Amino acid sequence: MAVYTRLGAEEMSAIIETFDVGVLISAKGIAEGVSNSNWLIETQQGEQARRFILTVYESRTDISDLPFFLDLLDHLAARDCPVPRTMHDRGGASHRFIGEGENRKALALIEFLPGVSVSEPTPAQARAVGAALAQIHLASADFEKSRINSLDLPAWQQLLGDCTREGLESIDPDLGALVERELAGLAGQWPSDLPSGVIHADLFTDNVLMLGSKVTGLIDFYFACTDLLAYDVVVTHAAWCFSNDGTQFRPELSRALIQGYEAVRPLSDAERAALPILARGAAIRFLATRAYDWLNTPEDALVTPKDPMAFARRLEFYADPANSGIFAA
Ligand SMILES: Nc1ncnc2c1ncn2[C@@H]1O[C@H](COP(=O)(O)OP(=O)(O)O)[C@@H](O)[C@H]1O
Ligand SMILES: N[C@@H](CCOP(=O)(O)O)C(=O)O
Repeated sequence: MAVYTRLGAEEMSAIIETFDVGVLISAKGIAEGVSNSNWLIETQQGEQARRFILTVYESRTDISDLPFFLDLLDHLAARDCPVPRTMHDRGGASHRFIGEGENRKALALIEFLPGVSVSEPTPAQARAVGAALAQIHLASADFEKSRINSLDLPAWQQLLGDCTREGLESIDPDLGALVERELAGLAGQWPSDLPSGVIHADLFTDNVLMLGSKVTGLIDFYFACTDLLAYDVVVTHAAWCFSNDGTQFRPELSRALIQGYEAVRPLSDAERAALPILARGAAIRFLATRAYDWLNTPEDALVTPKDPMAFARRLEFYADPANSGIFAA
């Protein structure tokens, strides 16, 4: 469930009226997603029926980052990437505010894109996602804004430290030792001299809309930042190339994803050599946020925390020397 903010019909109509998109016909809360409140908006503009996504940003999104996220969408859409455009209001602003004081929140109206998120990807779909990821990497090369990755190695160390060894071992008896070993290993080996640029940083299946094997939408750019492009490849690899619970690696999806990426943007030898260590980082990044949420989400919260062990298993897989060849050309 992800509608945290209540908006009455009159308030919703008044919000839509501030954009030049026609008259509000319907507004339906969207259940998917966990971070922000989203509605599917239908309007009528003359003869044209139009659809949009209205997002009200909740506490997890830093409002000062919105110009980066929303301008990035416009930049990529203008370069034919499959991302939704931001609808600017009548005054030209990409986002507006509702409420006052503590209840003040930002909102944006985003183009609706067709498609569904797949749960059992095929190699053709993995190939298409790899290609779409490379397309945004190339298309954002001349994007003038940048954003520091707030979920980098020091942040994983902090989050996992906050979990405490005891907390991690309450999730799984072996998790504390795994985390300690891997964090120590990553700290000495993390590359810094690889090509960097704008990365999506969270391209899970639920953030890709598809029709058949075609990518119709890359969405949810709210972790996008400036970091190593090859790191984005392995985040996507970790998200797409395993069974949900992380117990099964899918080599055919792995090959297809990397081939699709390289058909658009070939990896350098240095990037390819770094993929195994970057993949361990990607696995620990999602293990860190999931373990933190697992231990800190109140029992009566609206959202169910995601399973950290699904990424502990991926981490063990990537760290196993027997699997070091999975990224070989
Ligand atoms: N531009 C869009 N076009 C179509 N559907 C979208 C679009 N943006 C979001 N959605 C729908 O809204 C859901 C939640 O959006 P998302 O940005 O992933 O929210 P959250 O950041 O809260 O996870 C998505 O799973 C998708 O169903
Ligand atoms: N992809 C992350 C969760 C991020 O949440 P989102 O709803 O904003 O995509 C994970 O699986 O841990």
